[in-house]
Amino acid sequence: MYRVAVIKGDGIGPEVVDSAIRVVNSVTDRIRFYEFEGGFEVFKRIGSPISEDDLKEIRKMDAILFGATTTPFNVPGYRSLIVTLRKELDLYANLRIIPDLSNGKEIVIVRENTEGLYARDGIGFSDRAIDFRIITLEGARRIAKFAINLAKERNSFITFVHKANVLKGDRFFREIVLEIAEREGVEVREAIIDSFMIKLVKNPWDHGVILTENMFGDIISDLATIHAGSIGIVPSGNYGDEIALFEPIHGSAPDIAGKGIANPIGAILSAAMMLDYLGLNGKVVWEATRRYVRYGNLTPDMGGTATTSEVTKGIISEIYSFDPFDIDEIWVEEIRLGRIPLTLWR
Ligand SMILES: O=C(O)CC[C@H](C(=O)O)[C@@H](O)C(=O)O
Ligand SMILES: [Mn+2]
Repeated sequence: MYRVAVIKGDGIGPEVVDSAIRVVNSVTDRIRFYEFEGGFEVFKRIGSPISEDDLKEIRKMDAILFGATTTPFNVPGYRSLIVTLRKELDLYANLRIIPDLSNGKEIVIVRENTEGLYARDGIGFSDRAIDFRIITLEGARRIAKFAINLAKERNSFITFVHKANVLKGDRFFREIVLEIAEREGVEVREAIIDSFMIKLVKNPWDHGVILTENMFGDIISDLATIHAGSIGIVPSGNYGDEIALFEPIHGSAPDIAGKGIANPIGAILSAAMMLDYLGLNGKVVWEATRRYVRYGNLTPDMGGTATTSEVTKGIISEIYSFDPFDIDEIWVEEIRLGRIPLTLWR
């Protein structure tokens, strides 16, 4: 049995996480979910976006499923819950997969997730404010290795996106990436962030595994979603050496919260990435989602009139429609071992 911490957050977070859990429960009965509270409401009560006790419990889990939280500007002492979790749990690799669900193409972004401009809070004075962009040897090495391993797995190359022509930190980062990639025999192409954005708009699919600093990755990944049809379908995995957190990259969208029209696909595909991380069968969720998107009625952000629940049910019915032998042997093995209730197949 796997134990998964669930932090639904606010806005549309609870709606899309509930959808993701329903889909996961239609694929396996080997996960137990434990809900934790976090975000601005908790901060108002205890002065931190999540309690130390809850963090201690979460560290003991196998994975985390996260929805979305609203982060107010200019509240003294408040720090984004997701940014806090990335730092506290040392989730240093943020893998964002921007899919074209109609043809299986993907833009793959590896965003360093604990350093760069997020390494520490800035400082303010009456006449200026200073932010710090910190790249450490250890931080650069581990994210480079993560991206290089991923490129090897995908038989691909790295596009290292930086601003080394201006930033000392990126010159330091670049040396480390090039040295490790050469040792590992992985090709590195380079792009300067400003001109890369033009390439990303005009020619999105041929960049292999994009590797970049934290803030650049934040910006690149949102722009890349224009090629996915909606930011609402984009999943991500925040990986550390001890645990990983899976979340859609969209925000809390308070303007549509409670209307039942939030796109659940980003959260569902994030849960699929979580299933793969746990050694379960995320591939089936990806395939069922692709099949549904091909003909199904989608939520308004993708031009459809469907509700969150209708899209969720549509994907689940695709999962139930699979012939067990259409899918990879892992699931068939699960059935043979009786670990997936055969009711799935009636
Ligand atoms: O505002 C928040 O709490 C989330 C910010 C967060 C970020 O990485 O800056 C979000 O934009 C993201 O891409 O995960
Ligand atoms: Mn962002």
